[in-house]
Amino acid sequence: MSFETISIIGLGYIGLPTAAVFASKGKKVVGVDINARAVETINRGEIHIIEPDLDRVVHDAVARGDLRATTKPEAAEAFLIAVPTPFRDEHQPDLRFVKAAAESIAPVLKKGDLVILESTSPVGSTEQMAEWLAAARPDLRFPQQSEAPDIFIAYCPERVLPGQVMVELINNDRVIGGMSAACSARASELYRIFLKGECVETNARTAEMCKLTENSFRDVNIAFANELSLICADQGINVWELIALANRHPRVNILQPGPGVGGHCIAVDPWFIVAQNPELARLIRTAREVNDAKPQWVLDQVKKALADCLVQTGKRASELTIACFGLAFKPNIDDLRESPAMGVAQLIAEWHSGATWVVEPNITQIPSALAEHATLVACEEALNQADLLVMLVDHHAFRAIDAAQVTQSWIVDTKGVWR
Ligand SMILES: NC(=O)C1=CN([C@@H]2O[C@H](COP(=O)(O)OP(=O)(O)OC[C@H]3O[C@@H](n4cnc5c(N)ncnc54)[C@H](O)[C@@H]3O)[C@@H](O)[C@H]2O)C=CC1
Ligand SMILES: CC(=O)N[C@@H]1[C@@H](OP(=O)(O)OP(=O)(O)OC[C@H]2O[C@@H](n3ccc(=O)[nH]c3=O)[C@H](O)[C@@H]2O)O[C@H](C(=O)O)[C@@H](O)[C@@H]1O
Repeated sequence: MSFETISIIGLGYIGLPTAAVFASKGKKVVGVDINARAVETINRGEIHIIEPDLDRVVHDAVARGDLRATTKPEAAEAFLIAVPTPFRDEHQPDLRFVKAAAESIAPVLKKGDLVILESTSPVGSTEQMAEWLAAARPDLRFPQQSEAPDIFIAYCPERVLPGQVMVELINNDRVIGGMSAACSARASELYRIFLKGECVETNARTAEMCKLTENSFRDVNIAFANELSLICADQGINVWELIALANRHPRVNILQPGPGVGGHCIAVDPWFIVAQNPELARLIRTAREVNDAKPQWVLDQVKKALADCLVQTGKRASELTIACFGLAFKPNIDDLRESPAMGVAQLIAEWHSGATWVVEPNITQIPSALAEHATLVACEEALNQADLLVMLVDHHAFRAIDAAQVTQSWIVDTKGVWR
């Protein structure tokens, strides 16, 4: 049975590009979001998030009538759920959005439909979602109840890199975790509509764990680099040179240290493993703790540098200006959510009695969290007038700064830009 209409539940950073890509293949796509403003924006052919090339694909799909958005689910042959999966207190996964999304589509489900969970979720979530659906629709048979179900269910995680979503969405291999082999086969059929990468089939629990594993792998490796940066600072060794040298070994590939780990995935997903296996996930938990502790360590380095600056210049702290370079959660984007650079800038601004400046070429307004204690200034102004420079994000614009322009004696460089 072919997929005439595909419904995407949750039109954010993952759902909207996915909806647009299906529509670009001529499928009728109905996007559903509880955010009425996002729905209106999309129906105007515009986008409410920032991702290269997404605007054009959405605009064309809406103009052709292949993509439209609504706040209320409608009948379709396939439903793909891409709603948030944050954690609550104590780093416990919060599946409330998944439950609400599942319950919202339950009334429109019919025999033969496919439901895919794409949200990054703890192991067992797909089975849990199937239970919620079964409770809402006792008239239908679900995979946990029957080998010949009315509804096919799979977990298919997303692994696109923000900033490269439109390319990776199509080219990355995709893990397909059906609740049965027939569910996997049906889900693979759906993704093959646009996928150039391979569909690799497994079961739902393995697919759930696979997604968590990928992001935990990266978190652990970044934690290794961050821990090295602490040790090197203590030993008087340049960590950037050290890593470059160690990476000359054919089987060593160390990642880069920084002010901490941000974004809404790598800093979140490993906790899902820890929450389910607190006694066993010792390395994964420690990696999270190492990365989460980095902003405070950076503040301590700034305090030391400022203390030295006070001694050398004979000035009072209130007379000195600290300039933070970068606020985004990683280079060359404008996304400040869960950004360790923002965290460091806030810590500095709240502690320092003098002026705190921030330089962020990708934004035009100081974020409200910083507005009270810091000022957004141009790069030149900070280079010419600040006393202490703190490099937090290695944007291209910062790497392009001529070394001769950086004359300050007091620099805290978390990204190795001003070695
Ligand atoms: N952003 C990323 O780079 C990646 C995200 N993921 C995962 O994908 C999932 C979605 O993430 P994003 O798209 O970034 O989140 P997002 O916050 O950008 O978008 C989620 C959307 O779902 C909507 N929503 C919430 N509850 C709803 C409901 N009951 N019905 C309909 N819409 C609802 C929200 O209004 C929002 O527009 C998360 O589990 C995330 O961990 C996975 C890989 C990459
Ligand atoms: C395993 C993996 O690479 N996962 C990707 C990741 O996207 P995200 O943009 O969050 O990852 P990222 O580029 O590693 O950045 C995360 C954070 O880690 C920091 N970071 C990254 C690499 C590094 O060497 N050092 C470092 O400090 C970044 O500055 C940022 O603060 O998480 C995404 C997700 O799950 O949302 C996932 O789809 C992406 O493929």
